[in-house]
Amino acid sequence: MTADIRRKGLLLILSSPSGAGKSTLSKRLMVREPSLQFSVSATTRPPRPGEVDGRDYIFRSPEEFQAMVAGGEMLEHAEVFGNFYGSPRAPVDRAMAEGRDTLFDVDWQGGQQIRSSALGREVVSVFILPPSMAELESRLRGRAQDSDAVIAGRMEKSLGEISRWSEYDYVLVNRDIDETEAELRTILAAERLRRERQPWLMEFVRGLNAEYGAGEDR
Ligand SMILES: Nc1nc2c(ncn2[C@@H]2O[C@H](COP(=O)(O)OP(=O)(O)O)[C@@H](O)[C@H]2O)c(=O)[nH]1
Ligand SMILES: Nc1ncnc2c1ncn2[C@@H]1O[C@H](COP(=O)(O)OP(=O)(O)O)[C@@H](O)[C@H]1O
Repeated sequence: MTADIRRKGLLLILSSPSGAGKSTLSKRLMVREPSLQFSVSATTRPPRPGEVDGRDYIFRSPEEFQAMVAGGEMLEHAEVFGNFYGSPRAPVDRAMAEGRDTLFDVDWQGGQQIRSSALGREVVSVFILPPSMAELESRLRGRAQDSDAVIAGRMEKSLGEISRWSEYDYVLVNRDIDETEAELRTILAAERLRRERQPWLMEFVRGLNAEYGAGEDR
């Protein structure tokens, strides 16, 4: 009998204060790492210009969103900046079963919920910091997607989000986008390697025990 030594998919979580560069990094990672699956979140926030339903977000009314939560369809959900956001569970379960890795762009509350879920062992979490608060504000303004009031609200909330950095496995400062992308891909490569070796190691030790009768695994 040959054991299934394929690894499960890993769950790569990106969080940051709004404007630090998560969406940009996620999009770049999805181009460079085609085997990754992006977890498309459901949200009650209205679409921004250029955002496509089902690709960037699944745009839902508050009632529709609550029905998804009540039906147990969400792996996690949270209220962020006065809107609801959540990660649908079904695509994640499918990816895990296929050994595919999933990328999440969620806030710290989502990160905490996924980490403490049954899938928590498969989580690799990365917190993205801006180089400075002035640069964060300038990126929010430069994105030209939000009103002054929305930008002010996001700046106000950014310190609360930043205070969660130590809950994450890795912290990256997004100065140069190419460098940060390279660092993120290095983390992914190392974590994949670690996981790929684990099932193989278990098989190897089992084989040693069978051949040499070494007793218990150590
Ligand atoms: N908990 C949770 N947070 C999410 C989810 N999707 C997006 N977010 C977070 O919601 C916040 C606002 O996202 P968004 O409206 O796209 O604004 P942006 O981050 O400024 O581009 C960000 O911190 C996202 O990481 C989700 O499914 N669950
Ligand atoms: N390293 C960087 N240097 C300069 N501008 C950046 C960098 N990373 C992202 N940006 C820009 O900052 C703005 C906010 O980035 P975005 O990815 O939308 O942030 P988030 O998803 O974290 O809210 C965008 O206009 C993006 O092009």
